[in-house]
Amino acid sequence: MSAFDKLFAYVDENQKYYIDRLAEVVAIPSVSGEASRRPEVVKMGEWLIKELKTLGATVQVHHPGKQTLEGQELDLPPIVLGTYGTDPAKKTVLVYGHYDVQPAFKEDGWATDPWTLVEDDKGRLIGRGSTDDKAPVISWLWVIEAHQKLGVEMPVNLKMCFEGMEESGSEGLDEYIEKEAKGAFFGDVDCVCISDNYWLGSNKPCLTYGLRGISYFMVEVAGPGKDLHSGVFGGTVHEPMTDLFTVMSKLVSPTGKILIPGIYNDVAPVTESEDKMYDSLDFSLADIHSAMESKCTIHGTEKEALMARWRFPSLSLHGIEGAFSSPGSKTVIPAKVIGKFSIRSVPNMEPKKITELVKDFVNAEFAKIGSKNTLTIDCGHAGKAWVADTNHYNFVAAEKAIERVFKVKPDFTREGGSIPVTLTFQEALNKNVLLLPMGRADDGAHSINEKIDKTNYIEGIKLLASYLHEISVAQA
Ligand SMILES: C[C@H](N)C(=O)N[C@@H](Cc1c[nH]cn1)C(=O)O
Ligand SMILES: [Zn+2]
Ligand SMILES: [Zn+2]
Repeated sequence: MSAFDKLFAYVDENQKYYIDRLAEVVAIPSVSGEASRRPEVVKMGEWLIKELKTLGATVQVHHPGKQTLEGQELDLPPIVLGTYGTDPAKKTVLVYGHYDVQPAFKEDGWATDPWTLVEDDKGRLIGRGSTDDKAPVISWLWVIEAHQKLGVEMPVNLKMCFEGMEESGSEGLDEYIEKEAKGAFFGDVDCVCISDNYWLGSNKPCLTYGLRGISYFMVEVAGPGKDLHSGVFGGTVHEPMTDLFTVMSKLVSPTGKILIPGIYNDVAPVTESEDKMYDSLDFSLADIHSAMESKCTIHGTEKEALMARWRFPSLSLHGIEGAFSSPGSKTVIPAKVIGKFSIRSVPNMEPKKITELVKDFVNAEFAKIGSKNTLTIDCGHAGKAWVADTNHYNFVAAEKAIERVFKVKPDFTREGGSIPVTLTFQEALNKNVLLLPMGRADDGAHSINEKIDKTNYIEGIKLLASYLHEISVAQA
């Protein structure tokens, strides 16, 4: 029996164990964006530290400092660094993942409690963080464990970097990597693998070589000293919400065109070969429709839709803090509101320039209103777009691993989302970075009823193990 056969059989036999362990971590509501959940994020980091130590990995913990969130000074969650194997004859693979998750409330429309992993009759494992990014993160541990239980030697030295702030701008991580790039942990890395994105559809695995960047903005409008009765003050005050709506409505057209002058100036032109590449992808608009459970797409063709997601910037309005949003009909004029929106950026766009253009535009639009309220705008966090060289053994090894596990050749995709640290690894370590997704396009990351299919999780563990074996024999 080959090492692959043994590993695959072992993973199949232990499916229930893997699902139970996923349930254990989904039950830790490690939401990085909510101050009250910070102890849970730390608890999740500690869970990983304990598991890594149990597996015999060497663990270093970096505390990146403090942040202010919701008016509170909080410790940033630990960056957990695990090392398993230091054999100079083997390649060293760095894997990254995040153990924080997006917020989730049953009232948002979840069919089940977001923090209780539920397996439905279609084999979907539903719970916040199931696909983004808890199943992929813990799967690296299961790969080590399976090798140990079977007495099969790990084919590479594995370095693991797990953070608890990815969903909130990865505060503290870039600085740490840049400072430690030549140090003992990152200095001997040969290549990097991140499993934190999704297949293009629901059937075919893919390898991902590009991500968009993100610049996240908060625009605050304040005026009255307190919330007011609209019957008493309506018509007599400059209402912060009206000002905010006026400004926010100028940012983007209903068909997705960003209306901020100059924002498209730096977008890298689409090359002829790139344009052709879209024609060969195994993808249909139905994949997007099924992922979003509706047909309200802007574009009429697959190519236009994918280019809009991967290749061009977009601006999304996310919400308004301080606005009345409960059921019922409270007749209030909120005294202060904070609008949240973000721009997904693409190659050649610089966060500094994006921020300048956005601030100038928002301030100019606010000035046109002639309001006596005050407006302030800040960029909360920003990261640049990333594109990798796919002509590298890292991608070749991953392609072979996919063929071994799924018996198909993968699509090569880009992704509309952002993982800012990807570019930092590529530039600071000067190493190839690969994105090797585990979940499907319709997993509902960041949405209600987030899930990972049982097959994606189980085959995903096999995929990560196979990838490390293919790396070990790849021609550098
Ligand atoms: C693709 C990855 N799994 C992800 O969800 N990334 C987030 C990162 C982020 C940035 N600001 C807030 N979250 C994303 O693309 O939204
Ligand atoms: Zn996410
Ligand atoms: Zn993620």
